[in-house]
Amino acid sequence: MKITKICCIGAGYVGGPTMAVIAKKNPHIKVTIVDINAERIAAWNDKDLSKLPIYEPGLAEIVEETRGKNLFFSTEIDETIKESEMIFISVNTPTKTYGKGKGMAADLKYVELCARNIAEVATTDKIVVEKSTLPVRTAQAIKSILHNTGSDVNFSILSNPEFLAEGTAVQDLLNPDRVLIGGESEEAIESLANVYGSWVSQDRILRTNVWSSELSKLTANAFLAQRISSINAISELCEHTEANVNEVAKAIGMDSRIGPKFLNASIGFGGSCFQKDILNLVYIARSYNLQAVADYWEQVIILNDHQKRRFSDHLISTLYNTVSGKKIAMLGWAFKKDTNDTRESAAIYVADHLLNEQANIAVYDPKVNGKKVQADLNYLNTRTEEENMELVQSFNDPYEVTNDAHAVAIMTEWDEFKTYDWKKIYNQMKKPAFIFDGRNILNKEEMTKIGFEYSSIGQ
Ligand SMILES: NC(=O)c1ccc[n+]([C@@H]2O[C@H](COP(=O)([O-])OP(=O)(O)OC[C@H]3O[C@@H](n4cnc5c(N)ncnc54)[C@H](O)[C@@H]3O)[C@@H](O)[C@H]2O)c1
Ligand SMILES: O=c1ccn([C@@H]2O[C@H](COP(=O)(O)OP(=O)(O)O[C@H]3O[C@H](CO)[C@@H](O)[C@H](O)[C@H]3O)[C@@H](O)[C@H]2O)c(=O)[nH]1
Repeated sequence: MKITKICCIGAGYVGGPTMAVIAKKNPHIKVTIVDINAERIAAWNDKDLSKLPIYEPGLAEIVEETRGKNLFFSTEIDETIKESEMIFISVNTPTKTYGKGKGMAADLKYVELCARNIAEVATTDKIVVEKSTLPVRTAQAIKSILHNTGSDVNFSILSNPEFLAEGTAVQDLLNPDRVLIGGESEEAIESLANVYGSWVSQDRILRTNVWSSELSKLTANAFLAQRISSINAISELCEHTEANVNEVAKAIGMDSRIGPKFLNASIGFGGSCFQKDILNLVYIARSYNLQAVADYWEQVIILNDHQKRRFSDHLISTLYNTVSGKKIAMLGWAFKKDTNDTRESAAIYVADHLLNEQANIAVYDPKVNGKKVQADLNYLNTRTEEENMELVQSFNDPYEVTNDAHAVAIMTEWDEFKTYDWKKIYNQMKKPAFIFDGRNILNKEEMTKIGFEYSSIGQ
């Protein structure tokens, strides 16, 4: 099928950047991103590019180049579905918070709504592309909805999971390790392969069956997260043995079978994907009665929770077993650098734990505002909104946030944290001045020389 118009349902962290790059590389295709969230669409259409709803290095430039030419953001969902030959479903698939599978399974209600919406309004043949991360065999459900409309419209369903990481989304999209397309119809697969073929070489476009494609996405995230839990487990052992986790990571990473990437010990992984996708994998394994498989992957999450908890426990015990009434300055709130996304950020859980001990939390993140910090804490429902408001303050300046603090906790690895005048920060903090470097980004010797009581992960 010749593709002249693409619709993407879901203007989020995946839909936005992915479609912007597709539009940039395919000027002959009209790409429209639709969303039920009118506020989000308005932000995507804002003339002031600093107001785009998503911060990703390089994204604003691509939006500026393509928006209004062949990239559009709209709330006209039905119209856009109708006119497009290819429809991407890129809506959220969070962990279920109710009913069967609560806390484990992926909530597919948004995906199903999209399928029903497409089924209802389509009058011409469509290629429907699953871009959201979905449990293996979801395409079956989508197929069943689309094929039972009673009309003679023909739907081809493809699975095309997204592997971009936030903070590097544009780079990952421009230069992907691979593009994965799972499907039955060769014609539909090649139509999508042609869209990517505008900038991705064919040998990097992998064609598989639908089920392998769906399962590969969950598996990739499980393997990546497992590496972090593995190095974090070793970091705890390092702290008891005077081994240094950075040295261990370097030594093992030079083994070409292991490789050097994704071996940074940390306060634990965050982000909207790893935990959700592993829980989903565990749920699927249990639903097939594969207990050993489920238990194996569940351990990745258990270790991650342990890592977050032991970071705050260590902070509390180092501050003479009490943080009550003490100002703890948190540098970073996003789940990693170069993004404004805070979903499942370790900072939220560490802050919550410290707040239970009556700490006063002061937060500075270059891309996250105080409103978001409050919303993240309120979402946990641990205490009242008023209490969170009283105990947690956000600042726009790294020197203000650290002023008079008992301790600094580094939660996100933003590059700018390394460039601060740490001597100045030391001078204005309460003494002894503590740094808890949850990302191992500062130099221990330099910090100790300034006078800080410095501790990091696995050193
Ligand atoms: N965030 C990532 O880095 C990443 C990477 C790879 C894959 N994924 C997967 O991609 C999917 C989307 O993730 P995201 O981070 O972009 O989510 P997101 O929450 O940022 O965006 C999803 C958007 O879909 C919209 N939406 C929901 N239901 C809708 C409907 N029926 N009609 C129209 N719009 C609707 C929401 O309003 C929201 O704006 C998820 O399945 C996720 O697991 C995410
Ligand atoms: O060595 C490392 C690498 C990462 N992290 C942490 O792990 C989390 C996830 O980081 P990353 O994977 O870089 O970002 P995501 O945007 O969550 O991307 C992951 O999740 C996406 C959503 O499914 C996938 O598309 C990507 O391939 C996959 O990397 C963050 O909190 C990082 O700080 C570490 O602690 N140590």
